[in-house]
This record gives sequence, C-alpha cells and structure tokens, in this order.
Amino acid sequence: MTGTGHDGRPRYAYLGPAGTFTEAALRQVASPDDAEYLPQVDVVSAIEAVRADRADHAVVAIENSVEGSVTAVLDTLATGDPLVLQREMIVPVSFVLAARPGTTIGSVRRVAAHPHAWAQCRRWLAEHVPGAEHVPATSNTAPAATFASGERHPGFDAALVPPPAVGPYGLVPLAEGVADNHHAVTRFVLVGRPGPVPPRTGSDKTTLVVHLPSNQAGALLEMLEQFATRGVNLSRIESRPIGDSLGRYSFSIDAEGHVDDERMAEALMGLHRVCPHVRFLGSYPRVDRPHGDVRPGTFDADFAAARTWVEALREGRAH
Ligand SMILES: O=C(O)C(=O)C[C@]1(C(=O)O)C=C[C@@H](O)C=C1
Repeated sequence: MTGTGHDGRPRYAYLGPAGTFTEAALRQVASPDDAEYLPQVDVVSAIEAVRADRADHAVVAIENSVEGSVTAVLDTLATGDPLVLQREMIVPVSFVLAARPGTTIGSVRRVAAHPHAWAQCRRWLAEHVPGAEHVPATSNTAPAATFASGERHPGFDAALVPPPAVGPYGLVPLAEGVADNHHAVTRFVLVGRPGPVPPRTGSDKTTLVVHLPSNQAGALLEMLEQFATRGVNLSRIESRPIGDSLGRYSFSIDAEGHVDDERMAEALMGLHRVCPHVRFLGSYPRVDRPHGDVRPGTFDADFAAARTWVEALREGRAH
C-alpha cells in the first residue's frame, strides 16, 4: 500500500490510546516500524480521519461475538463520503481487571470499562465484584492512561483492560482471563478510500448497505431473493434506523463472495434494479472461514454457459 504520511509511511487511524485490542488488530496489518499509528478518541474520529485525508486507513472494531455490532461504525460507513473495507482481522478478547498497585479486589467499588468490554464481562463482574458501578470509558486503555497520568481522583478504582496494557501503564492485575465467554472474539476492519478492489481469493466477503422501497409488501423478501436465487449466502444482516422518521430502516449486509464472482455480480445487479439505494462497501478476503461453499449451478462457469446459451438463442443458433 502506498503511503502519504509526512515521512512517506502509510498513516493508520485507530482507537487509542496505545494498547487497545484495535491496536492488536492494526499490528496484523502494518508494523509500527513501517507505518504511522494515529490513535483517536473514538471510532467515528478514526473513520473521519480517512475522509479528511488525515489518515490513509482506519482500523475499527465492527462486531463482537458476544455484544454484536459496533453500530457507530456501521452508521458512519453507511452515509457520508464513500469508503470501503479492504480487509478483516479477528482478535480474541479477554480482559484483565487491573488497578494501581496496593488495590485489593475487595475494595473495588467503581470499575471503568468501554461499554463493549463491560457487556462482555457483566456476569463475571456480578459474581466477583458484586454491586460494582460501571464508569464508561472511551476505550479499553483510556482508564489505564488516566491511572498512569497520576490523576489523584480518577473516579474509578479498577478498570477492564487488554492484557498487554497492564504492565506498560504501571498497573497490577487483580484478576486475569476476565470474560463471560472464553471464546469471545472481536472482528475488525481495515477502512480506506475507494480504489481497486482487492483480488478475489475464493473465500471473500462483500459488505453492502441496502435501502428498501417504502411501504411495499414483500420488499424485504424481494431484496433477499436477489441473493438466494444466485446462491449467495449472507453471513450477517441487520437493520439500522435511517433516522429521518420512524419505520425507515437501512440494512447492513455481509454476503459471502466477491464482486468478481458472477453470482455476486448478478445479485448486485438485481439489488440495483429493485432497491432505491445500494452502497457497495467493498469485497475483501474473509478470515473466519478459509473455504467458501458454492451451490451447484452458481459457479462462474455456470453463469458463463447460461449467458452463451442466451446469446445463441438471440442469434438463432440454439433452441
Ligand atoms: O479496541 C479496544 O480495545 C476497544 O476499546 C474497542 C472494543 C470494541 O469497540 O468492541 C474492541 C474490542 C472489545 O470488543 C471491546 C471494545
């Protein structure tokens, strides 16, 4: 990837400060030796940094296996100047309950945590720190940075932080492996400005935002049929309110396949015909499943043979 930072290195905006799970996802994409890491205060700022050309890419969490979607990311990508997803990364997520040296778990009353972190540890906290009050944090390392700044009244006694952030911020662990689900993972995406789509790998994902015609019976079914009849499986679909009035929804969709796959291209053409708005948010390799399943009759060769047949019909060469 070409860089446009002041020293020629690519610039990556991400949720900081240092040590977040988002930074772990960014490290899968570019080493800090070869790239400029630009920590941001929230995911919207990270995405807007790309739109404003203050960064070449953003790395943002899009979905957690326990808490679900990061709606601020879905909504920020759905409107505004077009951006695309270029890659996805998965990071296992478990936390450390950490505090300043000298703190005991029995004395903890207020726990700082990013809302997604709190939601992923709710049951553990109820059991081990009963009655603890949630102090919302902008990221998983923001409270650690507050502790490290020497602030005398941080407003919390302990924080849920990613394991690699405990030592660098001078904290001590009160409990490790904190999670309600020990297999929890968060999916992150690399966001960039539109350009050539990454080549298809045979196991790809295409992300879309789709609006339905209003007040039309069967509109949702007709939209879904565009995928189903071409053998395109959906790995995620959720509705988000459009915001201008009640009852208007935008669908955020991950479909299995690449825009270069015939079945996906045909599904996109179908959506373009029947839906008032379709935003293409990119095709990129999927990391959660190395081999996609293709339904018989929906391989590229099947579409090519069918097209050849229709062309022959038009020219009177076949029946
Ligand atoms: O990257 C981080 O450390 C964050 O604070 C963000 C975030 C998220 O937005 O989901 C990332 C991973 C965890 O699921 C909890 C929080």
